[in-house]
Amino acid sequence: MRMSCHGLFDILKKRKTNGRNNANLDDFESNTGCGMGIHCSECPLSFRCSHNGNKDVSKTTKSGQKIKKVLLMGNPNVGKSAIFSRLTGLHAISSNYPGTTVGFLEGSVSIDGETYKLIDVPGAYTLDPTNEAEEVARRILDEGGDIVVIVADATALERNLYLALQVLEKGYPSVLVLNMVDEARHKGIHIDLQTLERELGIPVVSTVAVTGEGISALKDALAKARPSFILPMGKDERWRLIGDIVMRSQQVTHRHHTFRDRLEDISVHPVSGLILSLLVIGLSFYTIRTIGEGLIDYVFDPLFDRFWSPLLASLSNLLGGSGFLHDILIGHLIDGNLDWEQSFGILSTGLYVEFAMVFPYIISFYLILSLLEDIGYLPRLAVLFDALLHRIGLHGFAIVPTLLGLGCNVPGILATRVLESERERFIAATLISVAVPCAGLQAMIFGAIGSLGMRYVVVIYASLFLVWLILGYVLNKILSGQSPELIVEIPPYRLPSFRDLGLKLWFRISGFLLEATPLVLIGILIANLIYSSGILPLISNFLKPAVYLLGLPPEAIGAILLGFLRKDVAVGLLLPLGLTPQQLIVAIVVLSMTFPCIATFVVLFKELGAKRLLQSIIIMISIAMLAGIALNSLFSLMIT
Ligand SMILES: Nc1nc2c(ncn2[C@@H]2O[C@H](COP(=O)(O)OP(=O)(O)OP(=O)(O)O)[C@@H](O)[C@H]2O)c(=O)[nH]1
Ligand SMILES: [Mg+2]
Repeated sequence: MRMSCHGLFDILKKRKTNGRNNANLDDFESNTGCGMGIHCSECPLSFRCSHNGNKDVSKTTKSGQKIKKVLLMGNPNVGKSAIFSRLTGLHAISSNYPGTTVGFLEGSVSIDGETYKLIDVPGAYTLDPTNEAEEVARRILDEGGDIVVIVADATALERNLYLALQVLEKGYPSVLVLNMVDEARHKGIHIDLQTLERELGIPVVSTVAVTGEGISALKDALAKARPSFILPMGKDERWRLIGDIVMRSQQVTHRHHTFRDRLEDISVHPVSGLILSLLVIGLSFYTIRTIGEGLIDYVFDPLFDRFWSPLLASLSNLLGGSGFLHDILIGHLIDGNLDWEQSFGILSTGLYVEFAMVFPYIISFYLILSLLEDIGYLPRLAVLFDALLHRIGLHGFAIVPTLLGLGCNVPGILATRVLESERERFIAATLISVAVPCAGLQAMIFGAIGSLGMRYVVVIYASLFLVWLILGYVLNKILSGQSPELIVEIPPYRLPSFRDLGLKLWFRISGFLLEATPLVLIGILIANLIYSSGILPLISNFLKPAVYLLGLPPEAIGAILLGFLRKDVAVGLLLPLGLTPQQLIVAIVVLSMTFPCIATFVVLFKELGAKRLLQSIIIMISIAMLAGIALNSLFSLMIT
């Protein structure tokens, strides 16, 4: 059965801009999502994998055996990372939306005495790149490999064959993996592997990466990889050949609409979809908060109070109750007692801020985010919010980096790579740094100000959201260019694999602990030293005009400046200052918007370059001051 080029292509929405209609695959604006790139090889914080700029295609082991370089390539969201994880035993993050992998990962596997180095290449629809992730894919292929494993989604063979043919035309020994055959079976799609092998001239295996089905056949097939007889051709000819191949190798039988199909329709309908999205977002926030608070009240607070507190009390006695070392480690005793939030010792406030205030929310946030990712809800949000996001110069898919930024700005900014234009990346990255508070900061917002009244928390979130909207709108107006139309491939809803979900959660929270703990402890140490050294009044004096305009006491500036190290620590520093709720709101809003924390700063530099970073910083400081002054004036008016 022959289907049209886009018959299998689940494009939910396409819009015309400048009279261009982008339904064509070759100029397909593959603004395809984004992902949790925190572990990717190009992440400055990476410690799990290495960047390989090495142009040598193959290396040798100590025993002189040649290591074969295998590239795992294919369209976005076809299961490349899932196959990579199955083959190497490493954990590459898989999520149910296109563009999860934006850098690349390396791992190795030994099969029958042969060692293979596998590279999980970012997804691409074509070898004529339309975004940064596709450029990375193209570059890696150009660097060469011994074998290319082309991963295709069996439910969308026609679309997937485009890239497959382009790769085969290059003449690399290859293997085709038809992944997701479980879903193809449900959809009544049957693909004859032998016919496909004959048509393409390379070995073809079918797999279900999430269960491991077919993975051993894939391992065997690596040794049989061979170049295809397919020669380079033009675009039209390629599509004609794809049509012929699909007609000969694929059969589709009729099936009835399922509940899942109906739910998929409801989720993107302009009315029911919006209602559902508000429900999902509301429920997500509620669950995150409930789980976070539950963990604090029933696990972490009791642990600190019952177990850690007596240990620190003994250590405090041992150190004589005061002195330099005592104040650094245990902190200052308040009324003869330890105060988790105000003592400022590395072992007291340092560990408490990290584990009992921020960590519980990190766990609950990533649990819910990972669930939404794996079910496949995020691309649907992208479609629903596309119209709003276009008003602020962004493609609908920018919602995904933004949501990731709510966990940590670093992966959020990395994920902007799949946005097509440099202009869009700049807007998205700046908006994330300015107005998207990371989970650490949010945990502290709830901890510091939530207890005084939820209305104060609402004011902070409303201020951040308003700035996000207005700044986006203004940047969209003043920066030249336009944001491209939304063409998003919407994956089907999938039941998450709880094993993979657990692994992803573990990966993210352990990453948080490894990366954040040293910075939190250093932050507390520096804060402690600054406060006891007496240099704070000097800095505050220098910044007096700003302090005056913001209506804050001079010490608050010290805390805001320390936000450069860690925002959550900085909020912790505001707590002992005895600020009014209004002052706390101003300080937290200014703190959220001024500088990104150091980790985000490094990523911004890497992604935007020095000139754009400078522009972004100027925007951040100006907006932070404007928002702070506006809020302070508003509060003064309300009081008088
Ligand atoms: N049902 C089913 N789901 C699968 C299979 N393989 C992967 N998935 C799911 O498909 C989604 C995409 O998988 P990934 O491994 O992230 O895909 P990818 O090709 O690496 O995606 P990008 O990095 O975005 O290019 C995830 O939700 C996986 O759990 C499969 O064989 N069957
Ligand atoms: Mg991937």
